[in-house]
Amino acid sequence: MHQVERAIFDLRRGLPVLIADGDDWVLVQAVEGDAEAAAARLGELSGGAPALVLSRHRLAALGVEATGEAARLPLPDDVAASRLAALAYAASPAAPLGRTGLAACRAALEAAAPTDLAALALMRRALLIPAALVARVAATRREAIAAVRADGSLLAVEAAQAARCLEGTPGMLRRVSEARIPLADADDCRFILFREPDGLREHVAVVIGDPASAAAVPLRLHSACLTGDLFGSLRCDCGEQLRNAVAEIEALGGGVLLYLAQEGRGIGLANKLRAYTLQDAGLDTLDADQVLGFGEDERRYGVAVDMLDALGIRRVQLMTNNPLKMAALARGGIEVVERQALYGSLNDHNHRYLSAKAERAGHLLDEVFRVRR
Ligand SMILES: Nc1nc2c(ncn2[C@@H]2O[C@H](COP(=O)(O)OP(=O)(O)OP(=O)(O)O)[C@@H](O)[C@H]2O)c(=O)[nH]1
Ligand SMILES: [Zn+2]
Repeated sequence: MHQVERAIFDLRRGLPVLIADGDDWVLVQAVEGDAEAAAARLGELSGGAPALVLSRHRLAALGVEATGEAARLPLPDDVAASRLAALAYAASPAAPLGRTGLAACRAALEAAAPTDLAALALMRRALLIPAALVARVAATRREAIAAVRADGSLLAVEAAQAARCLEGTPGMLRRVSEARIPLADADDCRFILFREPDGLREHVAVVIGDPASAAAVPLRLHSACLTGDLFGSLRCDCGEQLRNAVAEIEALGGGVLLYLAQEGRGIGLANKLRAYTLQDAGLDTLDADQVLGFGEDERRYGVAVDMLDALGIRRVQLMTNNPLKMAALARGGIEVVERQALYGSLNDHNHRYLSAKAERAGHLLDEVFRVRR
């Protein structure tokens, strides 16, 4: 996996990487940044024609039903950066592309190769826009590419390994460090930090009191939200939920809050800010993520199960309104004895966000809206 982690860093820095699937060698670069220059450079380096790999979510936002998880769109030689951005993540791609442009794009789509799927997995793991500029290495350029690969200036990864970069393996987390941290709402508190093996994400278990003896441990799974948790953003209810959860766990005699590095439902802060701008232009929280190429919810909860295992917790009383969290814990072998609702308050800024979660994503928020009425 070592090369995969390095490749993620190179992609985030705007550098190309090579993905190999046997004899199929493909150069890959992120679509963020100077995409026009990137496409031109990929074409030059590879000797092949650049293409854009788009996720099925992005294709759906473009009005195209994909047969697989992604598809590849060959690009013309002189593709402009504005057109690349329009294809990869703009809110209304039809406008810059024109009607015939969009129809031509649809007709030109090709099935994604394993290297293309691997490229998208790397982009997701890197928290970049999940679209990739790709160019197949021509026979005439293989020797030159092999040389830059050998001298270390171009990183190469196996497609199969890269494709697995989003998957965790049970027991993978490393317990790194811990400390006593008294909180305003819970005096007896320990923060225990866990690190993923690739070192890219860290998650914190906040242990309040001594919950080990509880028949069912009061538990909150909280996905990071910098804007809400730290700054009290009114666009969501996260900050209040976080503080309410700590106070509630304390009132119940102790329990655990898992603070998970899953900013923006797993799409990362940069993309969440992009999604907010799309919401200001009229989209709801789910459609905005889809326009960027993401699914409704990109979170995986294997890390939470791992942390509970490490803490010796098997039965929980879960504080959530999100049925997916309950299902994920049950799948991981954790018995959810009871669900306890946990609300923030409704305001004019988060009303639409919470409505979309209730109406489109099945969050159990009836009580929040009843109180407001
Ligand atoms: N992509 C995206 N993420 C958002 C938006 N608003 C908030 N978030 C993120 O949504 C997540 C909310 O986390 P939680 O409160 O733990 O989860 P939840 O799914 O609301 O479920 P419960 O609070 O447990 O009922 C955080 O990661 C936020 O950063 C948004 O408009 N778009
Ligand atoms: Zn939030």
